[in-house]
Amino acid sequence: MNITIIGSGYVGLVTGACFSEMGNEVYCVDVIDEKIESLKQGIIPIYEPGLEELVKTNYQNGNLHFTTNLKEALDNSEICFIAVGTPMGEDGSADLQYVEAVACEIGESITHDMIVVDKSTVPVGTADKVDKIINEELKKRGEDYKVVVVSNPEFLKEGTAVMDFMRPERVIVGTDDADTIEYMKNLYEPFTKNHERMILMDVHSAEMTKYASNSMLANRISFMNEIANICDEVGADVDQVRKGMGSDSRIGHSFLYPGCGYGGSCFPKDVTALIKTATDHGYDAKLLKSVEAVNNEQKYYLVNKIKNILGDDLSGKTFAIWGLAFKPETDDMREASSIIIIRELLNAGAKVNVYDPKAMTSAREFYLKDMDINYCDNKYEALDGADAMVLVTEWKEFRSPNFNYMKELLNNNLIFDGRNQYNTNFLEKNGFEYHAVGK
Ligand SMILES: NC(=O)c1ccc[n+]([C@@H]2O[C@H](COP(=O)([O-])OP(=O)(O)OC[C@H]3O[C@@H](n4cnc5c(N)ncnc54)[C@H](O)[C@@H]3O)[C@@H](O)[C@H]2O)c1
Ligand SMILES: O=c1ccn([C@@H]2O[C@H](COP(=O)(O)OP(=O)(O)O[C@H]3O[C@H](CO)[C@@H](O)[C@H](O)[C@H]3O)[C@@H](O)[C@H]2O)c(=O)[nH]1
Repeated sequence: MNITIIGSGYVGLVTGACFSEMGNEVYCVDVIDEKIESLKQGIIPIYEPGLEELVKTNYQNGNLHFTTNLKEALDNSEICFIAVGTPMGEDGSADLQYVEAVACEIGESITHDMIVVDKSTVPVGTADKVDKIINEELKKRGEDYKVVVVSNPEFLKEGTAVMDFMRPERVIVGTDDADTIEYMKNLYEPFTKNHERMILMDVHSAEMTKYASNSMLANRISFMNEIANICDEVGADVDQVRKGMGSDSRIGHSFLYPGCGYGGSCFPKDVTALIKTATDHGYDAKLLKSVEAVNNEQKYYLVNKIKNILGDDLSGKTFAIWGLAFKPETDDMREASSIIIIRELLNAGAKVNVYDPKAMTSAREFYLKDMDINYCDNKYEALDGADAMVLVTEWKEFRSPNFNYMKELLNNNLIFDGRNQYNTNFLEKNGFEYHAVGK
């Protein structure tokens, strides 16, 4: 099949690479020239395990193309995927300017019938809007091609994006057009083979499923963070509570890990957007507002704990931050808890050393660029002369560090763990003062 993917970010690039891996002819389009040029040279603008190899191989095989010329790509395709960003707008709603601009370009460019698939996360009613924009543009041109707009939200997670796309737990397809359903079934067949993993539904329900899923996951995290905060007060251990709860099959073990708040490019903006959608329709989404409020406060959890122990004035103290990315296995720092934690430590007069295996460049050049911090080459360098280690992202290389060496490097054997990675008894026996979340 011949496919155009519009937007070559986390979702577009992974989608394009995975479809091309299955033998399809794929055209990845982006408006950023430098991005397209570096992709042609095999330079991947993001860190995502397994992606570089997939992109290089399929580009070299000639079935994955990169271009800024949307019209040319569409001329060669019978289907196109919209995978551009839908960031949080000023009023909390999803900003649809990029999606709408793409819809306009599709209407201006196509020269034959087209299936248009919305893969970006968009509010209910967006497919109708995209359909309207495309048809208005076609009308201006005096053309009358058949355009079917499908909702096919993406559920991949950063850090495991390629695996998630290759082996999806479900593929949601929202359309009532019989030919398009057939086409989508064939397209996804290699990824869902032998399993009934494609769920067909109407387009509005498909759009809503994405927001409902992300909000449910965010809800679980905020719920556990609240339980952790109560554990702190009553003297219980949230990790034991979590294991006890998760063993009930109705609850399950996933996404029950408390910590210093959820971040990333999806949960924060998608929960806010669903609250806004509800409000616009006259419904007060009280539960979702609480999910958001708990998360916003949780990002201050570690700093509050540090201040409770060391005092509000942290001048003269140095903290070693382990982990900057919003989760392990990515260089993405969008809405990362580290940003708030570091800012608050600096505001309290502290010095901050940081280390992350992959996010140092994005931190230095963008997310922490205005902050006066010390970038370190490895996790131990960050500890040298520091008063405490603060674990923010649970990268594998932080799980079993050399604790004896850590004691030599740290001024005080103090650990604040925002992801509950270590064993309290072990650390206390080895002379550390250890503070985790909800213990
Ligand atoms: N990142 C994730 O893990 C993830 C997972 C599932 C769904 N989503 C959703 O997918 C969408 C894309 O997210 P992302 O993280 O890949 O975004 P991103 O910011 O990484 O990538 C978007 C890309 O679209 C390009 N673009 C913008 N306008 C364009 C245009 N007119 N033509 C061609 N390219 C254009 C940008 O230059 C950018 O490279 C969002 O709606 C997001 O909510 C993201
Ligand atoms: O038990 C948990 C699980 C996650 N997190 C945090 O939640 C955030 C998001 O993590 P994760 O969901 O693994 O990463 P994302 O890449 O943001 O993926 C989410 O957002 C994507 C974009 O919409 C969806 O496609 C995915 O299905 C959805 O999991 C991170 O800050 C994690 O630290 C926790 O605090 N506790």
